[in-house]
Amino acid sequence: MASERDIRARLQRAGQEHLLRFCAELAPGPRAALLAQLEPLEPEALGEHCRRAAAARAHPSGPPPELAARLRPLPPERMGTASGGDPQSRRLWEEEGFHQIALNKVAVLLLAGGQGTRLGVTYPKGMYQVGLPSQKTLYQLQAERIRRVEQLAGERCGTRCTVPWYIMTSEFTLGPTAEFFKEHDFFHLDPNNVVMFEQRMLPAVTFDGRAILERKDKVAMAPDGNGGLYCALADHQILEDMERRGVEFVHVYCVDNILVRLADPVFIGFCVLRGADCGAKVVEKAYPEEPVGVVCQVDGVPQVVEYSEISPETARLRAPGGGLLYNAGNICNHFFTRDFLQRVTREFEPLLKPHVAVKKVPYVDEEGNPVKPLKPNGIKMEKFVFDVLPFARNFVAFQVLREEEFSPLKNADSADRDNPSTARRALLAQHYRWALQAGARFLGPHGAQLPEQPSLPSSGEPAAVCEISPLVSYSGEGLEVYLQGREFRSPFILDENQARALQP
Ligand SMILES: CC(=O)N[C@H]1[C@@H](OP(=O)(O)OP(=O)(O)OC[C@H]2O[C@@H](n3ccc(=O)[nH]c3=O)[C@H](O)[C@@H]2O)O[C@H](CO)[C@@H](O)[C@@H]1O
Repeated sequence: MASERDIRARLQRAGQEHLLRFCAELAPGPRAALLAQLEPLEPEALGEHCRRAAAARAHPSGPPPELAARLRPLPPERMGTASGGDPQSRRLWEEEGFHQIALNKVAVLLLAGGQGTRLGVTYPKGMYQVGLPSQKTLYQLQAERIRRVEQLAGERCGTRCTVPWYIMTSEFTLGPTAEFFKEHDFFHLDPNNVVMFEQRMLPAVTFDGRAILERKDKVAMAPDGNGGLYCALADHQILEDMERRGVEFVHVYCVDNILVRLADPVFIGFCVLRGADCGAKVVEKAYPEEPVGVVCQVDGVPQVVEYSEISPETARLRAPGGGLLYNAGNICNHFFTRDFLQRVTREFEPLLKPHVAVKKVPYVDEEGNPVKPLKPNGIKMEKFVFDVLPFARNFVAFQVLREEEFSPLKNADSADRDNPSTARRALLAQHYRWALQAGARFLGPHGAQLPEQPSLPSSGEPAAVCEISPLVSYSGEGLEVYLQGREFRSPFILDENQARALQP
């Protein structure tokens, strides 16, 4: 551990000596904690970070004025579709995806370092449960989908295979996530195949370029954005771990989409057969202001323009057919080859430009009193996971159906959209549709047959409550054998035990 003097000298070089202004009055414990927090901050990098943050803030916020003229929708030859295309291609993609999974060449990588501020919970979002009959959390649903896709690939190809699960956490989420997985016995996955690693943190900075002290003994730090992935991959030798396991293709996804298809064979197969090094799943945007990035081209180069960086006028533009011109909504599901990730970590990461978020950051004033600001006072700098798209040699986008694959949990129930109720409904509506398609009928509490409603408005509750364990079906497959021509009383949970009981 460096001495206080060394650390003070380093901070001086970075122009950030004020971070030690209460150090002398701290008890030994808090003082050691503060010094430990400051020690890893490289003076040059810290100084540069603070200068860049202040400079970025000095430019007018909001979308760059010239952006609209440089934007174009993604050309059709870069797009594939899971639903509108011909079933034969879909089968081929799926077969290819399963084949690669069976060869142990596919991994999933979860971005789980975010703080879930909008949802308003103090624990990692993956530990949230939206009130399903089974009470499963997002992490459990994801773990079970991994187990099922391994099983399906294994059965199809007559082998046993593994889809390793890499989980990027942050200082906020690593401890509780690791604890939660242990408590739940890794949801019956082999712990050797669940690899957690931590992204870096960066200090929040005032508008005049000073790192913020949140308490006398603590610097205000925030994760460096989900594009912190690329530094974290290098910091923790994750690509080397992938190489040792023979992983060639990585499905990167965000934690909060309750319908996420981990290692989706159709998406993987599509990207592999198209020879892509980088891909993104998209859905049609639901409305112009929807907070999703748009996959498009800037100066002819594929890119995601984030919802915070597109102007409302551009977001509202219509195509000749009447739909939104920028309609390809990013759902934070990306495909990368390991080779591409290697190039990113070695060559391109330093070229990624951080994005600026101006936030209310609690701080201590000159007298050391804690202050909760009422107005934004601090700058957080973040990199975005999709900022590497322009470096891809062959980028493809893959459009999927929203009702089958996208219902994000962003907000608390007080918001109208993307909240625990909408996520729960989306999952239950999907499972109800799958059950009807497989020939099930549902009865109400008094035994009367319930009406069938195969298509529901997005806000509607399905006529019957039916939840299907991912261990029984990954994307609606194989349900006829349990459900065909049978009647079930709502609520109905089809888990592994129930499935065994129903097996002819
Ligand atoms: C930058 C980015 O990808 N934006 C996408 C993200 O937006 P959105 O703004 O919703 O992104 P979030 O802040 O929810 O973060 C997305 C994911 O990244 C993780 N995370 C975030 C910050 C961080 O430092 N570390 C970290 O791992 C979160 O835990 C989460 O799993 O999802 C939307 C779909 O739901 C997309 O339309 C947006 O284009």
